[in-house]
Amino acid sequence: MERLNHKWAGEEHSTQLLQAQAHIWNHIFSFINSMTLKSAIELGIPDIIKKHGRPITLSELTSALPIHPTKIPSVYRLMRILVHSGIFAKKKLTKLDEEEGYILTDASQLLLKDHPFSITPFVMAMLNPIVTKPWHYMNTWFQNNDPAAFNTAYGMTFWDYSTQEPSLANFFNDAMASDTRLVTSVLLKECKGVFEGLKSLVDVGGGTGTMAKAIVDAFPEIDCTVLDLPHVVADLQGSKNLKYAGGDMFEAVPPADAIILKWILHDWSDEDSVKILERCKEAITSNKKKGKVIIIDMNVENQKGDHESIETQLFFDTLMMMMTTGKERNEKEWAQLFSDAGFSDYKITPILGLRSLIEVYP
Ligand SMILES: C[S@@+](CC[C@H](N)C(=O)[O-])C[C@H]1O[C@@H](n2cnc3c(N)ncnc32)[C@H](O)[C@@H]1O
Ligand SMILES: O=c1cc(-c2ccc(O)cc2)oc2c(O)c(O)ccc12
Repeated sequence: MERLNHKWAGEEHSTQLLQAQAHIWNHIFSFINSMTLKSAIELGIPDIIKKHGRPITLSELTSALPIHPTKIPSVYRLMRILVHSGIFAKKKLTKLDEEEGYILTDASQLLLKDHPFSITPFVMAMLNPIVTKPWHYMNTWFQNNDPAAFNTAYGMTFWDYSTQEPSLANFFNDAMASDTRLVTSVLLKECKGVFEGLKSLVDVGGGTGTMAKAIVDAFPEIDCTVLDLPHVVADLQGSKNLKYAGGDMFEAVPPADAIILKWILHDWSDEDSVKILERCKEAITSNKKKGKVIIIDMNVENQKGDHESIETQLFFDTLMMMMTTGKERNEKEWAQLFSDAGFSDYKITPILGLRSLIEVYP
């Protein structure tokens, strides 16, 4: 056997060696956090806990679950890892009681089916096998010239695949809409001023119109248009001050005082993003003071984040690398895009958690 002629060969380094092994093990099995979360949602555990109305014991939980009797002992193990990862918590049934039951955390409140900001459609979309398959093609993609690993896995773009597999389009649009409900509520609460004085707005790549509907409800004086690909908006009904327009943001954007781009530019390369921004600039009808592009996207590497927030931003950047030609950008990269597209100024407000509100002025 080859002798270990290495800095870890000495006894004093055994701890380091074992820690290194444990670190890699943790990386290998990180997907178990995703899969146990998905399983809990599919079993309906968050809603069962909510419906119970007080801490639910293991036996109460197992009897409410749609599972085979042989799997009852496994529920304890599923819940133990989900408590460890902060999805659920445990609480004593009463102050005097020693027995504990499971309760929801702030995170699992967002998994409830009827929560207005339920994140469940996003979880289920991102963990759908159609979306996870490209991860197995990462290195094939590194060694070919496909624009995204999605193309390597399926031989076509995400959007072409969505048109032939409507389930992908449906769960993707539902996932985006669920995120937009949460973001829009924060935006309208914390940054209402952003929309004040505007008479018209176009939500470019606005999907099924979740953000536009909330904006016209809050500001009935604003005429809002949702521009998206023709197949996305084909069957959608507008209202008095909400219109849907099928089109291509690389060709033209309808004229308006302001343009919204939520989770659009992170899908696209710098070259494509500049083209989209140029079309937006051409569309701005209002004078310099009011006219603007309102971007909701991440501003990474702004050094304020804790370890988990930075990791999540890096997850998104890698997701964009695998699914699209885009990326998450730092302030220098944003500034370069704005200048290349002919804008004169911008303001970044880090008000949306891991994302920022970025206002860009012509
Ligand atoms: C990541 S989703 C974001 C949706 C929405 N803005 C949100 O955050 O919920 C990207 C959107 O861009 C739309 N899209 C893609 N290519 C487009 C194009 N060339 N012109 C207009 N919309 C496009 C997609 O259909 C999709 O609705
Ligand atoms: O999973 C996705 C995929 C996209 C996507 C794919 C292909 C395109 O040409 C554009 C976008 O975008 C996503 C996205 O913006 C997001 O925030 C999460 C997931 C995905």
